[in-house]
Amino acid sequence: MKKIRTTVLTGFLGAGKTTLLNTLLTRSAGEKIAVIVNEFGEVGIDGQLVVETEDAVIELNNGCLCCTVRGDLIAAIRSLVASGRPIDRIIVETSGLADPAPVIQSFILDEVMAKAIQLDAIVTVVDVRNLDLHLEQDEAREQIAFADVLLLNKTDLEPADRVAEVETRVRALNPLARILRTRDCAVSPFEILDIGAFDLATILAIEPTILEDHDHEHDSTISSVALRLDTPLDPVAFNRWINTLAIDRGRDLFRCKGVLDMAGEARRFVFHGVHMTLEGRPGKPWKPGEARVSDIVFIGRNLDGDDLRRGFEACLARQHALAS
Ligand SMILES: Nc1nc2c(ncn2[C@@H]2O[C@H](COP(=O)(O)OP(=O)(O)OP(=O)(O)O)[C@@H](O)[C@H]2O)c(=O)[nH]1
Repeated sequence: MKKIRTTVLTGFLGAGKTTLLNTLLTRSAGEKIAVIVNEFGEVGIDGQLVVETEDAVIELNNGCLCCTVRGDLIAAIRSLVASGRPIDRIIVETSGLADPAPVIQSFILDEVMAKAIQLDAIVTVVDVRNLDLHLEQDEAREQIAFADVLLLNKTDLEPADRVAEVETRVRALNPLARILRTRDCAVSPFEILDIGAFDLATILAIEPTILEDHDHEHDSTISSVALRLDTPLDPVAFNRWINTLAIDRGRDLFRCKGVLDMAGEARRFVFHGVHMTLEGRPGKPWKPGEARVSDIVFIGRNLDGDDLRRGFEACLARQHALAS
């Protein structure tokens, strides 16, 4: 049986993994690619942000592939293999908090996966603007150490000498990986896919106990808060609130992202926050008769869920209509 080539995309929260996934899907049109996306929060936003593809997009939410939903990854891949459908490759996007070691372990130790899957490469996206903050987390260091290819991404946000500094720091954590500098993860699929870079011997040199079973524990101060509202938001109020949050709490607020229903808009508003950097743009149009909801997820340190809920609810358009 021909093995299915599989690429694992990793990198800390907000580094650009979904951007890379979309680049690869768009530039590999014609291939049958099964995608597995994993998010730490209970509400998956990434599933809505992956470009339209005819092939399977499997969402594994509410936990990390390295621990709570690790069994789900194995089950998802086993069922893809058992389905017998033609698949040229699988791309797995791990959550930004995933430790890659247990994920790699699953590919090697699970009998079905080992027989059916050829792990091609671990590709790690690095956020050059926020690397210093991210390296405070063990997971970010592990993601860099285990990479076969490292994308130093968001080079547009930092001067060249800072990017060079980041490269030196990253190189110290991983002397062997191929390093590419990118903006919006703009790479050719040839540089990432079918490169045959994964090598168990190298991984064992980094982590001799990788094939032994150990529980992975995340920093317990980091959590996620998912909020949903089913009435439209006031765009000005939302902007004011989210900007204030980013200024006041940006260091601890690793990531927020949302797909929002703004009053009077025919299209979704897709919103991203990575520490203090905020970005929003129109998304897919709402279909006639479709239930319009706003989903937002926060991932960070010492989050106050009640306070976030109150702040989000204060952005409801009807409150502002009443006030004016
Ligand atoms: N300025 C700039 N922004 C970027 C670049 N690459 C990605 N972004 C933005 O960074 C934000 C996060 O990108 P994603 O691709 O969603 O990051 P991610 O790693 O998938 O995020 P999580 O899945 O939440 O961990 C989005 O607002 C992107 O548009 C880049 O090279 N430059």
